[in-house]
Amino acid sequence: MGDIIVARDLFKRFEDLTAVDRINFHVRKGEVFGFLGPNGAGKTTTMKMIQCISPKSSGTLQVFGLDTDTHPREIKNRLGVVPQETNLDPDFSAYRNLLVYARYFGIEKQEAERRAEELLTFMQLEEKRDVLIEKLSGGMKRRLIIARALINAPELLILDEPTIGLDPQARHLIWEKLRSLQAQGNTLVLTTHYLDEAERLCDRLVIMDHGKILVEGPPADLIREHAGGEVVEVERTEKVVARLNDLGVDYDPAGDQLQIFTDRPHDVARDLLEVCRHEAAVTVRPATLEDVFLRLTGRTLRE
Ligand SMILES: Nc1ncnc2c1ncn2[C@@H]1O[C@H](COP(=O)(O)OP(=O)(O)OP(=O)(O)O)[C@@H](O)[C@H]1O
Repeated sequence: MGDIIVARDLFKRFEDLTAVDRINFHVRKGEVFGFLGPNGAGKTTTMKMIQCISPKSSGTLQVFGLDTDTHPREIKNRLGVVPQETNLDPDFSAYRNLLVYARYFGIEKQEAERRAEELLTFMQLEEKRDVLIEKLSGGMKRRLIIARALINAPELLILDEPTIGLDPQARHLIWEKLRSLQAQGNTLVLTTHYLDEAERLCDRLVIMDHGKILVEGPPADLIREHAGGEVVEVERTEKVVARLNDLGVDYDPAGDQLQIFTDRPHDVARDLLEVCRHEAAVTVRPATLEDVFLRLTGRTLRE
């Protein structure tokens, strides 16, 4: 037990397009669980099924032990949702946006006011309390949407690309807030196509591509299992490629650079330096989730 979400053979079709292709996953209470994948992988569609706003085509999906088909109301009441788009009400101040949202959950006025003030402070928006939405920066709007998602004290927070389009400073502040929410015992599910975000925030994650889950696990385990500890990078030349084929090591070309996966990175790097007569740079760097994705799909996640 302790599972907040359980999906089995979860499947979603839009007419002749399969968006989510029989996926299995479970999210445990108190963890940050991530869905990582390129655009169109099926992440948002999966989030919408969890939120009970898009019905599954087949399979089973339980949230809080309840079936999403038969108990959407109960589930929605216990969820907080941060959608990908900024859908704040432009006619209201930051504070009013929170109060109006609280009404959807039937939260009593005084309690709603207390929570709104508390959440504005938590999200470092207290000075923007009475400011209209259009006067807020992108990062502030995102923080306000997160505050709004917390107004009903949800047991599970769902975030679809929480830092999309934000500058590094704004992203770091949001990461800090999400980490402190986790430290308070919240369960978070997020989608992202940012590798650093996934690596920093997620206890466990799945990598999705074309509606399927390719792998699942803690980021560090996935990196170790699928990309080795370190990756050798070298400029692609005919000689280098020929030598790699002789050595029988696994490599993946990304542009003009070759990414080489081997359990003997330093030996291979030394060998390649000789092949290049020390004229080209051969580097050994720590493996990342990007390498995992590259190795699994032959493509990069960067846009
Ligand atoms: N309402 C819809 N009708 C038809 N096709 C849809 C609909 N919603 C999503 N799709 C398709 O389903 C597939 C998965 O889309 P989805 O939005 O879940 O991907 P994603 O991984 O979240 O990508 P993104 O990061 O762009 O949101 C895509 O091919 C998309 O075009």
